[in-house]
Amino acid sequence: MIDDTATRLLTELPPASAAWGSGLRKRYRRRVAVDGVSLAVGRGEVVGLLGPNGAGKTTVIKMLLGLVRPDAGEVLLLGRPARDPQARARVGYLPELFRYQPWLTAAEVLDLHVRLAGVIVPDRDRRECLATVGLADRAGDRVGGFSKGMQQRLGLAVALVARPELIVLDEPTSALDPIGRADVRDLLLSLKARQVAVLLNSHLIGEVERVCDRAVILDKGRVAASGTLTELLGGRELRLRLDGVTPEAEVRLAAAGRVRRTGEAYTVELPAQQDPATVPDLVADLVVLGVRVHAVEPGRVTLEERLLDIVRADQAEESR
Ligand SMILES: Nc1ncnc2c1ncn2[C@@H]1O[C@H](COP(=O)(O)OP(=O)(O)OP(=O)(O)O)[C@@H](O)[C@H]1O
Repeated sequence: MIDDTATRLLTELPPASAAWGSGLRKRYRRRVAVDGVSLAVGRGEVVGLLGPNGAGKTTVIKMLLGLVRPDAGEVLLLGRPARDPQARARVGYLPELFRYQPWLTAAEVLDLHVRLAGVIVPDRDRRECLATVGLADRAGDRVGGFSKGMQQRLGLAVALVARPELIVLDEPTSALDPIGRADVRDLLLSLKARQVAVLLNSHLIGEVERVCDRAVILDKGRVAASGTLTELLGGRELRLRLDGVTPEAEVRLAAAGRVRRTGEAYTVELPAQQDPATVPDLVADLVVLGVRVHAVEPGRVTLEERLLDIVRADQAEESR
């Protein structure tokens, strides 16, 4: 009876996060690489991990995957201990530095990883996986003759082939040409549509901005900021080029939001939840007040600007 109740309660629990880490710390000799990081990747969620070189991104990823033992903190991978083979078999991983056996063909590398994962993947699915990463016609070629970008594509195929529930990609596009990067972006969007969770470490911030639901910004081993893109980037901006701005017009601009001015360029920070009439009403009122409106451009703080702000503020604090 008690067993039945326990089983029912367990099956009714919401599914555990795809990856979950709490209070993670790692020190290499005297260097603290990761200092109390907590983060979670929900089922079907795409999370970007950002930060300058040496911030601790790869170390966090390796701790989440059970490849590096944390000095402190806890990790669960698909609700299980990170070293549990049952959890690992359902996770795809593209490491930052990868090198495949040069004497094997692309198809053989894939076969090897399927066998290591202990799963069954039909031949047709393996071929399809190589086609997804643009290597359909190179399946029989030895990896030793592959370019860096082709090896990275093969790494992606290895991460994808066993149809994992979580994919961890550490710099997946560092060796790819612009078309390859766009392909990976499409691939990430199709994974998202299939509810596959993704943890993406990338220095290509535009990539993260386009595909991620949330981002975690690491700096010096700590979480400097995290949240949905709207939470991280705040409201929208309106960039205007104006002349003939009277004091009354300045009051009208300030009523719309905080104003910054450089010569004729005015930037108004609009609230996150704005009325669709805000911008046309503002422009109409400015014209009535005698202002000449040369340009009106909606804008938004980019993730890159936000990241630079955070990292530079931290550097300034440190040099004080
Ligand atoms: N195996 C190791 N032995 C000693 N120090 C290490 C080791 N791995 C990482 N570190 C140190 O830990 C810190 C964080 O490194 P990590 O590779 O996690 O950073 P990262 O954010 O992934 O950097 P990048 O963007 O350059 O890849 C660095 O100071 C690095 O020198």
